[in-house]
Amino acid sequence: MPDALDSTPYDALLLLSFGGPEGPDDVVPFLENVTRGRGIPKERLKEVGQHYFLFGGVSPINAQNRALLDALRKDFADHGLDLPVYWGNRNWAPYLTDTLREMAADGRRHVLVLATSAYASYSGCRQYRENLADALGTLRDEGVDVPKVDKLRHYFNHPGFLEPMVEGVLDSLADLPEDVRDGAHLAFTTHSIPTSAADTSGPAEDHGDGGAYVAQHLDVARFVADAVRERTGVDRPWQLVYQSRSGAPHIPWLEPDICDHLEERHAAGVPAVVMVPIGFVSDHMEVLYDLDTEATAKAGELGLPVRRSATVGADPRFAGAVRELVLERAAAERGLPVTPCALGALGASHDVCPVGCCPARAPRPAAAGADSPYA
Ligand SMILES: CC1=C(CCC(=O)O)c2cc3nc(cc4[nH]c(cc5[nH]c(cc1n2)c(C)c5CCC(=O)O)c(CCC(=O)O)c4C)C(CCC(=O)O)=C3C
Ligand SMILES: [Fe+2]
Repeated sequence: MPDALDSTPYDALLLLSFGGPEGPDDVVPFLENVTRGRGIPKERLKEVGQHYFLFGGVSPINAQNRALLDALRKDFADHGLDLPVYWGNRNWAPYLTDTLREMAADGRRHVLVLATSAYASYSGCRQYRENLADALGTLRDEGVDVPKVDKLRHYFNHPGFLEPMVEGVLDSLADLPEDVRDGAHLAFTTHSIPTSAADTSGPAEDHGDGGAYVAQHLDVARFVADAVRERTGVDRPWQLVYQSRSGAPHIPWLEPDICDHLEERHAAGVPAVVMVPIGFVSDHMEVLYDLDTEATAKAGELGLPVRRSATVGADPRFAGAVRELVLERAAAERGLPVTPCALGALGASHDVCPVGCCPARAPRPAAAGADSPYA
């Protein structure tokens, strides 16, 4: 038996995710939950509904989260970390509010949250913090003595997140026909967001255009491209591109789109492209539809060989990274000196989102940050 690891003051970990439909009847109510008050055009919703129906109305995200829960519980048990792990979602069962109610009933008093988004941005960070504030508010109104809630820092540059990605690209390259392998370019992809949301993402530091969202993705892309070059001895051009744009067409979102990028690379005579979905923690519908279905069909029309590299998912190295992040944060909360683990050029991100971090268009209470109304 390994020596017991100390995660005090925390007495539980909460995996906080997006949620997704688990059958055809779930699709429309799920989309209504996602888009409540968000002004997404009806046409776009119909289209996205079709993406889900194409896969029997089942999003892959819940199965991915169940696998991650198993991986986390196994890793914690193997390493002597006695910390229960719960799961709650923003948009589908198990709903966050229900999970937090259960946690309170189980006597959990100080909860650490792992969100399934590795980067800064309103959609990937503050919106989850708003969901936490909503859930805590609901429970407080019910008379529940709510636990204290903190959120783990952005983990985009943790070795346990980066290493499986590097390996995924190597596997994809190996899977390409030999005659196009060395000439292949790397297209790192992430979720497009409005440029206004990107520019204001993260704390108000000087990250330039695109804010912390673009800076963090560029840091990951550069790190992975460098590691792949070192391990293959081939220097491959790379670019950060975007996918899954929604919203009204007149509002600027991050570009170029992956499909336009593939067209442009093909026209420039590039023999193959590996699409690397660095923006997604697991195989979400965005990966299965926008990359594996739409972009792959586009490449097929062009006659351009493409591969899509694996997401991190429930990789044991990622589970280990979560354990390290938990222990690091717990030690910091206990006032011990810690050297946060991070690769790349940006360094470890803040533990606690400062006031105004990743602002919403319409300000709402957000928990687990310096501006939380729940101490
Ligand atoms: C940055 C980002 C992430 C990554 C961070 C994170 O993981 O949290 C993410 C994840 C996800 N987004 C998802 C699904 C959807 N996102 C939508 C809409 C939007 N996403 C946005 C951004 C992001 N989204 C934005 C700016 C919008 C526009 C409207 C708004 O400002 O809210 C819509 C509405 C239809 C549409 O417009 O496409 C759907 C259905 C799913 C589940 C997939 C599955 O089922 O596997 C996941 C993991
Ligand atoms: Fe989304």
